[in-house]
Amino acid sequence: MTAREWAGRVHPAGPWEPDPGPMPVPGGAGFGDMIDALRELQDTITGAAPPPHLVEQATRALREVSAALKPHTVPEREQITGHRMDLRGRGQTMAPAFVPDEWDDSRVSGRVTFGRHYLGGNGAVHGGAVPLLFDEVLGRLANSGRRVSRTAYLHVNFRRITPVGVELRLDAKFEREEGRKRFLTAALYDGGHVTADAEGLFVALRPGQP
Ligand SMILES: CCCCCCCC(=O)SCCNC(=O)CCNC(=O)[C@H](O)C(C)(C)COP(=O)(O)OP(=O)(O)OC[C@H]1O[C@@H](n2cnc3c(N)ncnc32)[C@H](O)[C@@H]1OP(=O)(O)O
Repeated sequence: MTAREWAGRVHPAGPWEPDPGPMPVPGGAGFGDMIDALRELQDTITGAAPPPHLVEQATRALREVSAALKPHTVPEREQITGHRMDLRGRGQTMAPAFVPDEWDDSRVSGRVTFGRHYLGGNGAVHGGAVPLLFDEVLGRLANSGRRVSRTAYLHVNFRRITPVGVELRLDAKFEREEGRKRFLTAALYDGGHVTADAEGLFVALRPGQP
């Protein structure tokens, strides 16, 4: 079974279900630990000012890990990252890991912390990373219990800085559906303040559309 087929079988009711069930898990139980270690590495490297000899040592170690993993490269449908819906962030480090607390097919509420990796400047998250998070969460909600759709537009308002290293709350809502068009909204909160909000249009794909 490919990782993509596995994701579909384990989560027939929607994409927020954390329990992988009893069937064999692609990548094994430790795959999430590897991804967490990669997140930690990204944050650590971003924040580090190491001496040159340590830079050389770290470069060698990273190249060794890449060389060990490269022979296991697979086609997209067998890829594990992005398909492990039981793991935080679907088992990939592209966006900060969103941790859903409450959800149904029309709304989701959860927590997220942008690590140092996502720093733009002066303690604020990079302006491109915030839409990435919204697209990830709204995209999953748009497809929750429904036919697959893709983002047609995503409008993001940056209301105040989104701080790095602080646990934030994200609330997302499926507002309405008009034919193939799905309209969703979301807001990101630092305590009681909205740091950014978004409105997205997701269009359900016709058969055969990539
Ligand atoms: C588990 C996974 C979680 C992560 C999810 C992440 C989601 C993503 O990021 S997807 C990747 C980013 N998005 C893309 O690559 C999409 C690229 N664009 C496309 O493929 C197409 O333009 C697509 C599918 C959005 C729409 O094309 P198509 O199916 O031909 O629709 P089309 O007939 O033009 O439009 C349908 C309706 O939507 C409207 N529409 C389409 N695009 C827009 C837009 N940008 N603004 C406003 N309206 C739009 C049209 O006006 C039309 O409205 P109506 O029915 O009222 O006339």
